[in-house]
Order: sequence, then C-alpha cells, then structure tokens
Amino acid sequence: MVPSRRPWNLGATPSLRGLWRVGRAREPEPGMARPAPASPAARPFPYTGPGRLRTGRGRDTLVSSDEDSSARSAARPALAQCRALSVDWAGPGSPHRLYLTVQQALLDKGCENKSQGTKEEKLPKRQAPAPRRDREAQEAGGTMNVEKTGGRLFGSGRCSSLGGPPGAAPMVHRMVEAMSQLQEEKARLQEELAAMQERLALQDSDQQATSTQPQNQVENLKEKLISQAQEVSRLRSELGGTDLEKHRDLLVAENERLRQEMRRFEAELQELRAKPAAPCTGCEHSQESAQLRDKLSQLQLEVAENKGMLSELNLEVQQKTDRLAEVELRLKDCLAEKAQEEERLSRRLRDSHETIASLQAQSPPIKYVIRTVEVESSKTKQALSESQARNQHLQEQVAMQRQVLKEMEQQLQSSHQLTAQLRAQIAMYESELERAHGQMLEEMQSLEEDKNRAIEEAFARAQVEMKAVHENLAGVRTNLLTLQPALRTLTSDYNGLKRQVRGFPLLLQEALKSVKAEIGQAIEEVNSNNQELLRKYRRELQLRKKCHNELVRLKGNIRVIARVRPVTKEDGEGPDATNAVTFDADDDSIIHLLHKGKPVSFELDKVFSPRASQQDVFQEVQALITSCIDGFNVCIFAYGQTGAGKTYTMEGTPDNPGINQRALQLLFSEVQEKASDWEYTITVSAAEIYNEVLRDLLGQEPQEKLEIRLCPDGSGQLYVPGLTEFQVQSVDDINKVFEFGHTNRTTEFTNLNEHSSRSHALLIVTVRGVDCSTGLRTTGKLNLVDLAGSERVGKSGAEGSRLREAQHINKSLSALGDVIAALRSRQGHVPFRNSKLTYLLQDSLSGDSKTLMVVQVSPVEKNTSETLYSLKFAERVRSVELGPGSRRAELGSWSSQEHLEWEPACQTPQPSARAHSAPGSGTTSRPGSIRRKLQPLA
Ligand SMILES: Nc1ncnc2c1ncn2[C@@H]1O[C@H](COP(=O)(O)OP(=O)(O)OP(=O)(O)O)[C@@H](O)[C@H]1O
Repeated sequence: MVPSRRPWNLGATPSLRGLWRVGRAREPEPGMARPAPASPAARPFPYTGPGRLRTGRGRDTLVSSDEDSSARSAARPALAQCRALSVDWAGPGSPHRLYLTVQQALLDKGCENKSQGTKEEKLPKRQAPAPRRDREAQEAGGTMNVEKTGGRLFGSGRCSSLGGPPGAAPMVHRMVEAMSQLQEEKARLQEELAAMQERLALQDSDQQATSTQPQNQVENLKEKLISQAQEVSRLRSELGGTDLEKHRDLLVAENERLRQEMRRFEAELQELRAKPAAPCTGCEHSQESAQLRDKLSQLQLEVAENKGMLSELNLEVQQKTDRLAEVELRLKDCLAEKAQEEERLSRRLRDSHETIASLQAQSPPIKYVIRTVEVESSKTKQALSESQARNQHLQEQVAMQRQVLKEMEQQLQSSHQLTAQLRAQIAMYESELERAHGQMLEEMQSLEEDKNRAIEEAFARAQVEMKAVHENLAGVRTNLLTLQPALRTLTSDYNGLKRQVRGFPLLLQEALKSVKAEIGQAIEEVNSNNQELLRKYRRELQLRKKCHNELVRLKGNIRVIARVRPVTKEDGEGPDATNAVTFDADDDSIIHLLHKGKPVSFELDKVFSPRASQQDVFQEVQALITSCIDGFNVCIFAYGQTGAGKTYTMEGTPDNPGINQRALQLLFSEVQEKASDWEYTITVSAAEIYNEVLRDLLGQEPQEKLEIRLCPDGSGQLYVPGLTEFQVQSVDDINKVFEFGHTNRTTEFTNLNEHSSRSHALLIVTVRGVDCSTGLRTTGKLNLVDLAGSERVGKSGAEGSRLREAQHINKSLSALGDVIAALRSRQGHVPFRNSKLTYLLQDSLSGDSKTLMVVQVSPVEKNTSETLYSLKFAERVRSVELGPGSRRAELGSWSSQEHLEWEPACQTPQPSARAHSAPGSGTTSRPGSIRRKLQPLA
C-alpha cells in the first residue's frame, strides 16, 4: 500500500531571510501578532538573550555562541523521541524564533515512542494552516513540498494565530490522529527511504556542490562581518573619541589650572589692596602706583573676560563631549548589532552544517536540507543585499559622524589656540603683576627710608626747637616777674576807669541837655534870621516889581514895535514883488520905506527885520506878560494889512509857536516858581468880533451875540455875560481850549480864511493870585488881539458884504485910533464905546494898563501904500502916553463870594471835558490858535 503523500508546508519555517530582517520594521503577516517592542521586558516571549537555547519542554538553556553546538548536543539526547529545538534571536528588532522540529521517533522508532509522551506530541495538530503556509512559501520564492515522513517545521510563537488556542482539546485530538497516521505511514517511509538512498547516491555529486555553495556564501558573509567590525573599530579609532575626551580632559584641567591661578592673583591683589597706602602723595612713585593699579584693574577686567570665554568654551566642550558620547553610544549599538548579527550568522552557519551533516546521514532529510539550503541561499543573498544596504547606511552615518567630529576637532583646535592665547596673556599679566609688585615693594622700601629719614630730621628739629622754647620760657618767666608790678598798676587804673564809666551816663545826660538847649537856641536864631531874610526877600521882590514896572513905564505904557515879514511865494515876482523896506544898521527902531520912489522913515520902539525869529519878538514882549502876573492889565495887538504876518506873530506855527503860546508857557512857569508863596488861577476866554458882533468862541452856542456890560457892583468894571471862561493849568489845556474855539469857528463859517482875515480875534487870559502869607489878591488880564486886516476900503474896491466888512473893520480900527488919540490928548472923555473892540479892551487901554502894538509890515513894493498907512498909525499910537501904570491890587479887597458875583456868567468847565465833547474835534489845527487860517485852495 502506497501511503498517500501529504505535502508539508514549510512556508512558515523561519528562514535565513527572516533572520536577516532583524531590526527592520516590518508589518506583521495577516493573522499574526504585531512584532513586540525591542525592550526585553516588553517582549511577548520570554527573553532568552543571545545564544539562549530553548527546548521544546519549555526549559531554557543558556549557552554561549561557542557552547551552542555542545549545548545542543547535550540537549539532543533529552529529545529522544520528540525534540524541539529552538534558537531565539534577541536582536533589537522583532524577535524571530526558529523551530526545527525533528521527530526522530517518527523517523526511527515509529509510533511506539508515542506512548512515552512528550509535550511536543501533545501539541495541537496544525493541519489547517498548512495550505496557507504553502502559499506563503511559494510567494516568498522558497516553497518546498516534502512528503509527510514525520518531519515538521513550523514557526514557534504563532500557534494562536495558526490554528487555534494552544491546549485546546480539538486540536490535540487532531494532532493525535495525525500522529497515528504518521505511524501508519512508517512502512511506506521505509520504502521510500530506500528509494531516496538510491537517488541520493545519484545526486551525490550535485549534493556536494549544492552544500558547499551556501557554506561559501556564509563564509563570505562572515568575512564581511568581520571586515565590517574591523572597519567599525577603525572608524571608531579614527573618529578619535578618545582624542576628544583627552582634549576635553586637557581643557578641563587647563581651565581648572587657570581658575586656580586667577584665585591666586585675586588673593595677591587683595593683599596688595589691604596694604596701607603710601604716605607720599603726589610723588613719582605714587603716580606710578596709581598707573599700575589702573593697569591691574584693566588686567582684572581682561581676566574676567577671559574667564567668561573659558566658561563658554567649557560649555562648548561639554556639549561636544555629550554629542561624542551619543555618537559612541550609537556606535556601540551598531557594534552590538553587528556582533549579534555575526553571532546569529555563525550560529546559522553551524546549524546549516549540522543540518547538512544530518541530511547527509539521512538521504530524505538531506534532500530536504539541500532544498532548504537552496531556498536559504536565495534568502541569504537577499539578506546580504540588505546587509550591504544597511552597511552603506552605516557608512554614511559614519561619514556624517566623521564630519561632525572633524568640525568638533576644528572647534577644539580653535579653543586650544584661544586657550594658548589666554594663557599667554595671563603669563604676560603675571609678569606685569610681578613687575608692579616689585616696583611697589621698591617704592615702599624707599618710602620707608624717606619716612625714617624725615622722622629723624623732624626729631632733630624738634629737639632744637624745644631747646629754643625752653630758653624763651625762661625769658618769659623773668619778664613775668618784672611785669607783675606793671600789672598791678594797670589793674588799679582799670578800677579807676571802671568807676568813671559808672558815672558816665549821668554826665552824658547832662551833656545832652546842654547840647539840646544850645541846638534849640541855634534853631531859634536861624528861624529869626529866616524871617528877616524872608522879609528882605519880599521887600526885594516888591522892589524888583517896582523897578520892572518903572522900566515898562520908562519904555512907555503904549509901546509899538514893527515886524517885517519876509518875501513869500504869494508875493509873486516882478517889480511889485521887490523889497521896499530897509533898516538902519545902527538903530533897530528905524525903518525906511521906499514909497513911490521917496524914502520914508519911521521911528518906533523896535523894528524886527524878516530875519527875526519868534523868540526874538517874544523876548521883547515877555516883560509885559510878567507884569500881568503882578496884577497889571496888558494888551498886545497885532496890526497890519491882510497877509502882513499878524497871525504868524501871534499864533505862529505848531513847531514854531507865536506870542500866544509862549506867553502862556511863561505864565505857567512863573506861576510855578511862585507857587510856594502865591496861589494863582489862570483862566482863558476866546472871542471874536466880526462886523461889530461879539461872539464867544468857547461857548456852546458860538453864533450867539454877546454884549459888554458894566459890573453891577458899581466898580465900573466891564464884563461879558455868557462869555465862557476856562481854567487852565498847563499848555495842553490851552491847546485843547484853542482846538475847541477853532472848531466853533469852522462850524460857523465855510470860508474860514476870508472870515478870519475880516474879524478881530481875542484871547483873554486872566491871572488871579493870592499871596499865601499876606492874603494880598491880584488880578491881571492879558489881551492878545489878532486884528482884522487894515486895508482901506477905497483901495480894495470892495463892494456889498465886503464893503460892509471893511467898513466895520475900519470903524473899529479908527475907534481904536480915536481912543488912543483921546488918551494921548488926555481928554476927559475917551470914546471906548465907539466900537466893540475898544469897549471890550477898555480895561486894558485905560490908564493903569500896558499896551503893545506889533505892526506887521509887508516888505514888497505893491503893498507900500498900506505899509505906509500902517506905519503912520503905529507912530501915532506910540506917541500916546497912558499915564503911570497902576496895579489892580487890593489888600483883601474881594472875597471869593465877590469874585463869583463879579463873574456872574463865568463858566469854568474843565477844558479837557469840553474839548472831548466838542464837535469836529478831529479837525487839524495849530495849537494855541484861535484865529486860524486855512491855506487857500490852489
Ligand atoms: N515873520 C515871518 N516869517 C515867515 N513867514 C511869515 C512871517 N510873517 C508872515 N509870514 C507868512 O506870511 C503869510 C501871511 O501871514 P499871516 O496869515 O500871518 O498874515 P495876516 O496878517 O495874519 O493875514 P490876515 O489878515 O489875513 O489874517 C503866511 O503864510 C505866513 O506864514
């Protein structure tokens, strides 16, 4: 009976290919557990370690690689009937286990050995997975079909994934059945054995060749492994891990040595600092010492920097050492892997040899082994290629590590150089420090010597001085003995003076009393002298006034002066504009007029040429103004034909004022001078007489006609009811008053120039004074009159209103002439009332008044007839004598009540207030001007 052949699936048999997959991540086969981690503790199998032999009975026998075969040989007898041999590979990757199970009992003794019972026999029969294993083996290219002769090969540790849970009853039964089947096939196998032996003999030669090939490959692999191991060791020596360590150790030692040196330097520095400072300041050595100290501090700084650099280098060396240790560790791992691989291969080789040997002994197994070796040969090739790839990878890593090590060597080199530099610097610093220390010592030595020398000298000097002091002391003692009597005398003197000082306040009081009495007497004498001087002063003042008045009287109460204006553009050119007036070089009171070819001369009080200034003219009239302060009435006329310069002389120009403003300035300054003795009040009125109508230029209603009346007190004085009177205290007040009067005139008349030429303008200044000491009251009135033009009617050929104006002017001027003529002839009746002008000026023209007429003369030829008329009139006036001047002064004649009654219409609003409320105050005007003339339009 030919037993049925059942193919044995060897696909799951651990092969060399599987063994070479150590350490490689591999996906588990379907239905198999994922490979366990590399840690031995975490492995699913009991870790057996390298070379651990596991028997099928679960006992492990630890063997070395050398002992492997012997251990296995020793273990083999224990597996007499059913032997399970397993070799555990404990590489870093997933463990693989090879089970070579040879059931010798099935091969040699048959089924009767079954009764001895081994654990392996009780293992579940693995029939079901066999086809799948065949497939897997076929896929791996290593499928081998053998007859079921009792040989069994399967992967240990995968029982649960192959058929069912180990120890399960159905599986055991199936195993038993299989074993019985195997026994039944015993005979068949024996037959087959014979056939196989025959075939084996035939295939002997082929077998030899086939068996030597894998052996050679294994040998080659072994050699390669050895060479790789050598290469690794060589690389390790080349990498210089030991050198690096040596470098590191050297650096650490160097660092430690430098630190110790630093500590020593610092201690020395501390000692040097602790030493007392040299007493010599400012000497050469101290400066040098300071420099050395500075240098030392710099060196310390540098040393500190070097320390920092050293610490950085240490850190760097430490890092590199760590990296080196890592590399070493990895190399060790690699070497361990290599060793294990090598061991495994050698073991595999031995196993192969054994297998071959056993196969050679038994023809069927030999065939099986030969085929297995064939399969393994291809797997070994693959493993070799993988090993080569891995070797390549390791070489790359080694190259990288070599590169890193080279860099580290360079860094170490630079560190070494830096350390050498630092060491050189430190040596230099040390030498400098030593030098400085030596210098310091020398310096201290010299200082010590200096100090000793100085002490000796000082001691010698002190001895000499002590000697001198002793001598002086002896002299002082002798002096003291001689001075004692003098001291006693001085003490007695001091006591005497002390007693005198005690009585000194009494004496002082008496002396003060007498001095006070003398001072009081002196003050009384001075007061009486002052009174006497005051009396004399007043007497002298009166005398001065008398003299002044006498002077004025001698000059004449009516004085006439002439002023010739210069030729102006208005005079035109040609023969009419030629000069017809000449002067006497020797007599300033003579004026010559060339009239119709005949020279006519006139004698007046004074004649002013065109060159005379305003101040020159005022100089002549200021004596009159001063007499006004003394209580005299004064009247100053400006007479002459139109355009002869009357307004110029009386009012002047803003920058060159005339008599009006200068007179008021003089009045204010005189009043100021006498303010200590007199109280003066100055009031101002302004009026105009036009066509025999008197108008108030400062009133609220300038068009109102004013009348001149007698005072009702029966004093015979005249007054003008409604005539405004402003009290002024400064030139500014005067200017404001004139401004207001000018505004009134411009409001009333459109052609002011014409009007002003045809009217008389009067500025009436009243000065009232009270003598503070005597109570004497004085009143003086200053009339400043700018008369209208004196042209004759017939010559001017005027008609209508002009004729009427001329008639009024001539009437008033002739009335003035009549009054003056009456005064000259001393007539009983003086016709003051013939005109408003003479009537208003009655006070100033009567016997106690002073009159000055300024005759304005045009120098040009065309005006000679009028000039002749004016000069004749002036000469006639000059001949009048008003009689002795008298003052309007009464001792306590009128009280303030009487003053008010005498001036019933007196209004004394504040000029400033009036000036501000005046309409048209913005009109341009000349200060101190009542009778303004605007320039005719071209
Ligand atoms: N002494 C002088 N020096 C320079 N210029 C003068 C002098 N006298 C008069 N004038 C000029 O002559 C011109 C006429 O003078 P002013 O108006 O004073 O004459 P008047 O006699 O006042 O005339 P009226 O009768 O029209 O008022 C003015 O331009 C004036 O500046």
